[in-house]
Amino acid sequence: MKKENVEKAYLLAKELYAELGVNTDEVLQKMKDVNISLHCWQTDDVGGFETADGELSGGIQATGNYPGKATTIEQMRADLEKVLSLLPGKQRLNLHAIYGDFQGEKVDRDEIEVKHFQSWIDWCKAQGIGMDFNATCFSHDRAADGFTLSSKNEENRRFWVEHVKRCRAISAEAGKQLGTPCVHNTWIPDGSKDVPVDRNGHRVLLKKSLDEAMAIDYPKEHMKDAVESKLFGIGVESMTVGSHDFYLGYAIKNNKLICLDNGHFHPTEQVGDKISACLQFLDEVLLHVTRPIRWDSDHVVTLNEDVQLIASEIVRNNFLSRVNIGLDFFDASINRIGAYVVGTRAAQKAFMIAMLEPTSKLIQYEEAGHNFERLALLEELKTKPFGAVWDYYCLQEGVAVGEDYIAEIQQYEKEFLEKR
Ligand SMILES: C[C@H](O)[C@H](O)[C@@H](O)C(=O)CO
Ligand SMILES: [Mn+2]
Repeated sequence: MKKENVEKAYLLAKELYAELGVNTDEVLQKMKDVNISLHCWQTDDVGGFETADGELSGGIQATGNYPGKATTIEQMRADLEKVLSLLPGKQRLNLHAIYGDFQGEKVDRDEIEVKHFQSWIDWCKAQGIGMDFNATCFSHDRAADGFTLSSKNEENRRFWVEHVKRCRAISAEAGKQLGTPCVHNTWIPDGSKDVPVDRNGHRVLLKKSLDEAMAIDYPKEHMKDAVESKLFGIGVESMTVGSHDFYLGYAIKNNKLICLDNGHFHPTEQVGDKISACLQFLDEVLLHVTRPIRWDSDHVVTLNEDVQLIASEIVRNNFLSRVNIGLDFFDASINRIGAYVVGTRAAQKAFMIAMLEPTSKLIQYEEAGHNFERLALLEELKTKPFGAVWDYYCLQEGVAVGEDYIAEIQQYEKEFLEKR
C-alpha cells in the first residue's frame, strides 16, 4: 500500500474518531500492551521433535496436508522469525514440551530438563521476547488408553506427574532467564468415549496429581500455572475429567490461572462472557484464542464476533494486565506462516477495535436505559474507519501494511517452503 495514502487515511480517521471522543494516537500507544503468545505448534501441525513421525492423539486433529511444514528446529525458528517480522507489536513464544532441542537423542517426557530447552530460551532472548510453556500430555504410549494425570494405572499417573513437574521447573528457569514470567499451561486429554461410571474416581486422581505436580512454589516473577478445561474431544465425547467446573474450582482454591480456550465450550457459550466472571475470583486468566467450527476444530482465528467480545471485555474493564493472551489453532491445509499472520493480526485487530470504542458514552446510554441508542452506536462503530488506524499502526511498526504481507509470504514460500 502507498505510504502517503495510509497517512492521509489515518489523519481523516483520527478526526472522525475524535468526534466520538476517541484519541487514536493514544490507541496506537496502548496497542503496545497487547502481547500475544504465538503457539509454536502451527508450524508443524503439533508434530514435535521427539520422533520423525509422531502421531497426534488426545482428541485433537490437524487436518490438511499443505506442503512446507517445519520438520527441524532450524526450520521452525526460521518460520517463526518470518512470522514475527510480519506482525506489529511484540509477541511471545508458546512452546510445547515435545519441541525440545533433543539433538537426535531419545528423551522421554519424564526425563526432560532445562538443557533441552536452553537453545529456545536463548532464541527468545535474541528475539527480545518472553516464553510460555506447556506440558505435552498426549501423543504418547502412556496416554494410549485416554488417561494421563487421572489414570488409574499408577505407573502411568506417576509418569505424567513427573512430566508436569519437570515442565514447571523448565518454565520457571525460562521466566527467570528472560525476565518475564513464563505461563505454564496444563491441558490433558483424559476422558471417556462412552458413558463412564466412575467419574469421581478420575477427578480425585486428577486433583491428587495436580497437587503433587505443583507442590513446588516458584516465584510469580518466574512462572505462573494455568489449567485448561475442555468440554469434549474427538473420541472423548461422554466425559472429560478436566471439565470447566473442575478446573475453575482448582484454580480458585489454589490461586492458579484458568485457561479459557474458546473452542472448549458449548457453541452457544462465549468466552468473552466468562472473563469478568472468572476475574472476580482469580488474579489472572490465560486465553487460547481459536476458531471452532462445529467442534474444537482450531481453525485460523478471524475477526469474528466471539473474538471481538473477548477483546472488548478485556479492554473495557482494563483487564489487559490480568489476561495472558495465547492462540491455539493449527491449520495444515494452508500456508502455515500465512495462517499465523492472518490469525494473530485478526486477534490484534479485535483489540484495536475495542480500544477505538467510546465505552463511557455506551455505558451512559446503558445506565440511562437508552438501549436503542446503545444498539445504534454499537452498530455505527462497526463501519467506522478502523482499517485506516490499523494500517497506520502497521506502517509505524515497520511491518507490511494491509494485504502486502500476502506477497511477502508467497516469496518466502517460493524461496524456502517449496524446497522442503
Ligand atoms: C496443543 C494444545 O496444547 C492443545 O490444543 C490444547 O491447548 C487444546 O486446546 C486441546 O484441545
Ligand atoms: Mn487450547
